Amino acid sequence: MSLVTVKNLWKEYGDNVVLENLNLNIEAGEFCTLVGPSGCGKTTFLKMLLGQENPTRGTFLLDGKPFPEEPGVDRGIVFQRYSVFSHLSVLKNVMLGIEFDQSPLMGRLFGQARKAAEAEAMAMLEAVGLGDAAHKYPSELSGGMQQRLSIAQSLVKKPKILLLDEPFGALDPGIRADMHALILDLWEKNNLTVVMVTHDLHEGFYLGTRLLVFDKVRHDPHAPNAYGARITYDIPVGDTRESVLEEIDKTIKV
Ligand SMILES: Nc1ncnc2c1ncn2[C@@H]1O[C@H](COP(=O)(O)OP(=O)(O)OP(=O)(O)O)[C@@H](O)[C@H]1O
Repeated sequence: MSLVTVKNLWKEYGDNVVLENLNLNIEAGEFCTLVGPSGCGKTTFLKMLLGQENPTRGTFLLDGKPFPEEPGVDRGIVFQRYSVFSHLSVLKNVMLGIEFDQSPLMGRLFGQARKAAEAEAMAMLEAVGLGDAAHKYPSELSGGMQQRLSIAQSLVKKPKILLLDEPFGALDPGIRADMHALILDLWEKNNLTVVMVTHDLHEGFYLGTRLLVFDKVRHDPHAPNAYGARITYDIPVGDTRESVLEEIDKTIKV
C-alpha cells in the first residue's frame, strides 16, 4: 500500500480552479521534489498533505485511510521563512515539540520525562549540526542555522512525511549546498519520506528520487482561473535527458 494515494483530486477556491485531476502515489522512503510556475498550487498541495486544506473532490489517502483533517505529528513541515520561537533558546525550541507531543494540555514535562526530552532534543541538534548553539537564541543564529533549527523542530516529532516548502530559497549558494548534504543525510538515516517544493529545477533534480512538475495545460484567456494545474511530468531523478530538463525549465519560468 502506498503511503499517499491521490486519485482524481481537485482543489478549488470559489471559482478559482487551482489543481485539477491529480493522480499519484507516493511510496514510503521516496524523496519527491515539486516544481512549477508561481501560483500553480504547489503550496496548496503541501497544505493538503499537512491537513491544513481539504481537497474539493477526489480521493486523498494516507496509509490507505482518509487524510486526517488536522495537521498531525505524522507530518512535519519546514517553510522558507523560519518558524521558530524567538523568546526560547534553540534547545527549548526543539524540546517544545516533544513536550507538546507527550503533554498536549500543558506543553511541559517534569523530572525524568523532561530530562529524556532534553537528551532527545540535544541529539537532534547534534544531528543537524547545532549542538554548540543549543543555549543561544534564534536571533543569534545565521539564516542557515535557523533553517537547521526548523528542520530539527520538525524531525524531533518523527514525522512519517517531512514537507519542505522552499526551505533553502533564502539561503546563499554555499550554505544551500551544506543544507542539501544535511537533508540527504537525514533522509537516509531516518528512513524519511520527503515532499519538497522548490523554485530551482536543478535543486529539485539533484535532491530528489522523483521530480514532479505541476503546470496548467489548459488555458482560457477570458477566464484565467477556469482551469487548474495538472502533473505534467513525473519522472525518476537521475534518468532524464538534458533536453527534457530544458523543456521543464521553460515551463516553470513565468
Ligand atoms: N486560502 C486561500 N484562499 C483562496 N485562494 C487561495 C488560498 N491559498 C491559495 N490560494 C490561491 O491558490 C493558487 C495557488 O496558490 P499556491 O500558493 O498553492 O501556489 P504556489 O504554486 O505555491 O505559488 P508560489 O510558487 O508563488 O509559492 C493561487 O491562485 C492562490 O491565490
